[in-house]
Amino acid sequence: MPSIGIIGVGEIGRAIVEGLCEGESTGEGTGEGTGDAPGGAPVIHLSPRSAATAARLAERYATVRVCAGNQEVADASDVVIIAVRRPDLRQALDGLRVADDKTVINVMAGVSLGELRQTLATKAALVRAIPLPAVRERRSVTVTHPAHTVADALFDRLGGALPVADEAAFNVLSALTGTLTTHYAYLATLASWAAEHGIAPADADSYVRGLFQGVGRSLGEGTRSLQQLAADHETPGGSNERIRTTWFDAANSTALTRALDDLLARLT
Ligand SMILES: NC(=O)C1=CN([C@@H]2O[C@H](COP(=O)(O)OP(=O)(O)OC[C@H]3O[C@@H](n4cnc5c(N)ncnc54)[C@H](OP(=O)(O)O)[C@@H]3O)[C@@H](O)[C@H]2O)C=CC1
Repeated sequence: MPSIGIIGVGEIGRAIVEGLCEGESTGEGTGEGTGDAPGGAPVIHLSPRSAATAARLAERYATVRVCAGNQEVADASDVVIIAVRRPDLRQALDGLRVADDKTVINVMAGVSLGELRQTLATKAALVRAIPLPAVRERRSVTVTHPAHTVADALFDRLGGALPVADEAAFNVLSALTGTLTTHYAYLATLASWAAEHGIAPADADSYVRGLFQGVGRSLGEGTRSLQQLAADHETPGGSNERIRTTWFDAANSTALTRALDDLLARLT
């Protein structure tokens, strides 16, 4: 396993560290492998900003250490993951030297390979990736571009890699990931509506969670198409058909696809 560097130890940087290290052996006989991600915990070098988070990770995992600066992360690691927010890109990367034999994984939404190549001025292999917080539990498939043996092997350990042929396809799948918090907000609206109609908020919350965990399980089976799943849950003239046709009507569906088109245009 190559050594990993992470510049930007926020939500997604932390999730990657946890996914790679939790329950893994350290090679020093101090841990037990889970069997889910064979190979033991990799050596991971963290950037020093977000000091409290980085320190907690280094305390928790024997193979994780905090570096003195971003340059030290790049120098010490075979694979450098860039996970800062776009507005922080220049401050984090300007002047950073990345040797040509390294692999750089760019997880920043909307930052193309061309832009990153120009910023870093390196001949190192550059790979884009869309890891999601569920990599923490090694349950998320990560879209990558271009296919790269080392990067794809890393994300295989975290739930799977889905390499796509070009950045256009990458951006389409990236736009889909922009719908996740809307989905949570939709569930929160359902729970609030039930609470406003007299259901105890905790009961409304847990009932909504249970309903949609069932949806998640059906999706996970992967045996029926999305259209078939919808049809199987719908009685003609029943409640589901009513909400689908009165709320998620053609206008609503068009508004959603327009919002996705607009997002895609921003990502391209
Ligand atoms: N969260 C998600 O689900 C996903 C996020 N992404 C992408 O990952 C990137 C990070 O997102 P996310 O983790 O949510 O954001 P966070 O804000 O949680 O994490 C970004 C981290 O970068 C740190 N940082 C800022 N400037 C520097 C610097 N100069 N050197 C080193 N570290 C720095 C920030 O520190 P401080 O807080 O002190 O500013 C923060 O800890 C974004 O570009 C996003 O598009 C991609 C896929 C999914």
